[in-house]
Amino acid sequence: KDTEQRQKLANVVILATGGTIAGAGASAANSATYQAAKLGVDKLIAGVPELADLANVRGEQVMQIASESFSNDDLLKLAKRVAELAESKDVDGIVITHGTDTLEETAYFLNLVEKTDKPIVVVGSMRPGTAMSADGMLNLYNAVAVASDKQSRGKGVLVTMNDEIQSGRDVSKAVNIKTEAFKSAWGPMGMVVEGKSYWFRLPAKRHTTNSEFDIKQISSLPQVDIAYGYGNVTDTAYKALAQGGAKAIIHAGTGNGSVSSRVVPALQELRKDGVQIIRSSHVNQGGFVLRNAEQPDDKNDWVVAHDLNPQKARILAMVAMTKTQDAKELQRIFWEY
Ligand SMILES: NC(=O)CC[C@H](N)C(=O)O
Repeated sequence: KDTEQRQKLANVVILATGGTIAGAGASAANSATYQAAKLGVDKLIAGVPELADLANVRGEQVMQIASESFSNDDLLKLAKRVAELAESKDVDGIVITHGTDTLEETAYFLNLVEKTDKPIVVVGSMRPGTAMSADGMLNLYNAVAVASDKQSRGKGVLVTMNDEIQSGRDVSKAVNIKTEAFKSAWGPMGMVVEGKSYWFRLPAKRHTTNSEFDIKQISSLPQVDIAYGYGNVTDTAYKALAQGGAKAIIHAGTGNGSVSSRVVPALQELRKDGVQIIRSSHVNQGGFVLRNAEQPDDKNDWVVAHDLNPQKARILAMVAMTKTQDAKELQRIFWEY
């Protein structure tokens, strides 16, 4: 392309963090057995020459890890780099390549703390680039297409997987072996086909420029942990997490965020000791936890996560607790975001 044509294209930065999209297997038949986080960002970009038709693309390797190993420090590092780039006049959109295991957590975190309406798109793949029918090339192409499109502005952090444009708040890994892995209980926001976006809905929850949180004001995140509800559960894990320093415990509850009678007294005690108790649900296709349903949250001074799954509830709790330690204020935040 000549200089004039290039100047008309959007400038998109790809921040690479690892994952299967940067993975490699021993043979083309290895779609599930491979090593994540092997290929550098330059190779990822070189692997999809058609990106140059969509945007002026450049890459940065922020880290090279499998996303299950993401720490809070990694989240902060990535989010601060995104904020710097979003402030730059030379950047129109940002794509983040990411392992799919915690992609939904990072996407939601960025959705809460990035003060920009420039498109931020998080993308991964379910098969490494070395596999037959690898999905990473198309997912990356779609991510750059969405990130370079002015229509994507102001819609919150987005995720492009399997031709769908999903809200980073809502989307979750629902299947771990299919390319159709990412779902939202409330449906995708749009589709991206042959580099063109087709939009159908907008997020109703507060995000990015309309968020009260700003990554520039956050230098550390409080420890928030998750404990799982199931039949015959004991209070051992909850107590151990609190002893380990958790400032809030997300109850990954059964059904409606219900809590076993064997666990309730320990959670009431922990709350009296200052630990926040946040009830969510571990049901697969969209939990929906309401205040004072199943448990007397007003009396216990507990919080409900409403439709946020436990791992997303952890993200919001950490961000919210950089500003408040009041359970009522936390609950307000859980309704609004
Ligand atoms: N499909 C994937 O990206 C999973 C690979 C790895 N567990 C990760 O999350 O980085």
